Amino acid sequence: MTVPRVLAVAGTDPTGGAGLQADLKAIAAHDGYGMGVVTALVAQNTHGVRSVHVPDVAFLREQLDAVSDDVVIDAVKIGMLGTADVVRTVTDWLREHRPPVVVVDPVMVATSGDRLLDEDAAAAMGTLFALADLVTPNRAELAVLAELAGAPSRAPLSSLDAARLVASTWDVLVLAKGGHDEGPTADDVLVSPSGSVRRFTAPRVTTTNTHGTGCSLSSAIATLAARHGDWELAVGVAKPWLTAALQGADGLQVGSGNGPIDHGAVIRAALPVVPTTDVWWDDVGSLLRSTIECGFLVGLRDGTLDADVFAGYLAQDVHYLRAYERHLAGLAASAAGGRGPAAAGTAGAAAAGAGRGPAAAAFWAAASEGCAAEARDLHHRRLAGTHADDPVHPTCAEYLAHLQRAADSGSAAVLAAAVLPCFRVYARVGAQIGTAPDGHPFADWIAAYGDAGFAASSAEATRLVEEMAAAATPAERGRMARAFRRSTEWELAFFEMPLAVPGAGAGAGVIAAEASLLR
Ligand SMILES: Nc1ncnc2c1ncn2[C@@H]1O[C@H](COP(=O)(O)OP(=O)(O)O)[C@@H](O)[C@H]1O
Ligand SMILES: Cc1ncc(COP(=O)(O)OP(=O)(O)O)c(N)n1
Repeated sequence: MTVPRVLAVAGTDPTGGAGLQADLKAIAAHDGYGMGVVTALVAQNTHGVRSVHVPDVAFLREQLDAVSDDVVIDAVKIGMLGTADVVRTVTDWLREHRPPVVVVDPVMVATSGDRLLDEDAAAAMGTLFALADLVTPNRAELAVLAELAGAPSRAPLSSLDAARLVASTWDVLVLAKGGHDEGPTADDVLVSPSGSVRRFTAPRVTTTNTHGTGCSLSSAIATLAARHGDWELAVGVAKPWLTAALQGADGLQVGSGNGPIDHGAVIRAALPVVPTTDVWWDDVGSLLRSTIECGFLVGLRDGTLDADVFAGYLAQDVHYLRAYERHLAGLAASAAGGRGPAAAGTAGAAAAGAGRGPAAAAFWAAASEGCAAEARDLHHRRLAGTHADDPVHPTCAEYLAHLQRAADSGSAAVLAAAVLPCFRVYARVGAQIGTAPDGHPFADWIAAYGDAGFAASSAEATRLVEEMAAAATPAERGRMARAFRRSTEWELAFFEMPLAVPGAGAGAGVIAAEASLLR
């Protein structure tokens, strides 16, 4: 089955709620390929129409021809036409290039009360309807069309009778929309030229954000009719989609007047939720591969690493852990509501209370104590008499300076993102290395990397950072992402450091533009 190629011929709405912009969203929401020919440029927003500019009809014809000369059109939806000249131009083009599905939404007056079709143009609509499969008037538009079809203006017909008259007059299906009716349901009635009727009912949504419902419904129907080849199926699928879009409308917060419906509501509900920290993790995929494959870890895994090189690495790890321990303690204090990186008070994650509370504080405090114990153990047990007095290597110093900048940023969320790679990279390395055979020179170290308890800590740290990212402002989330990426780069540099050629500056190449990190 090919993706339906659906052309919308319509006016514009720069706020994206109605007209061509809404048409394209509705077509995309139904897995169609949307195309657009502009009949009128409308300066409007959620409060109403400010002005309308109708380009020369010769140019309109050029747009229409540009599409039909090149693309097979499976369906066309016709919306705002504006003037009688535009109606005639579109009608002439349609006569020559009639696609298999033609839906006309006879846009005359916007809900705001603004006219979108000249009075003399309404009369010209009849010839267009005769070329259409389906016409979708709202209540007021149906009354005008019924009059055009000969209904007496002094004794208005019921909606159903008006729809029957319009349908039989122009031999077209009519969907009489009930959005402006009252009652607990919003019912649309599909009437055929022979007078048969099918009612489509939906709960009425309590919202003032209904801008563009008619445009969106007709485009959805056109797309679905092109796919299913059946009008009742098309309306039956479009109607609950529109109801869901109305139910999501208040959440959009677009404009302060009658806002748009949420065209993405149904699709969004079906999309998998991708945790932010997973997005960050994928972003550093190549760094992780380089880390796993670096000479130091390969030597550690196969036991060929020089013992003195390893001791030199551990000496730097002790320097690192002592600072890292302080940052974890800072996070614990901040989570407990005391002094810490969030105390400087940025809006965002910390202000929203994310990643805070006694459990979070206890986690960071325990991690900090674990670090301190690890540093002591390394210093006394593995380094005694060897590298115990090694100065801080520039790579280690730069990594720590990066963590310090994160701590000084005033955002606990940014610091939490900066400390996270140490958890995650080590847990990943542990999982990758697996277990060492008996007698392996680095067996105890490899066991520490692969410890299940450490993997669980890494998962908990990730969960807390995820919570903070969810509550952060977009700007803060961006700073978190950069802090995480930069720390992961430093993790690689740290592993490369022991075998780096002196003077080559391990990691210096990867860590350019560090200064821009927390701006
Ligand atoms: N508050 C609402 N709750 C549910 N459906 C609605 C609501 N308002 C409009 N609709 C539906 O939106 C579609 C457009 O209807 P309508 O508002 O009558 O047309 P128009 O947008 O052209 O004025 C119809 O399917 C109608 O039933
Ligand atoms: C350019 C343009 N076309 C049509 C409309 C009217 O949209 P409609 O879907 O009928 O919804 P309302 O906003 O009138 O309820 C428009 N405003 N602009």
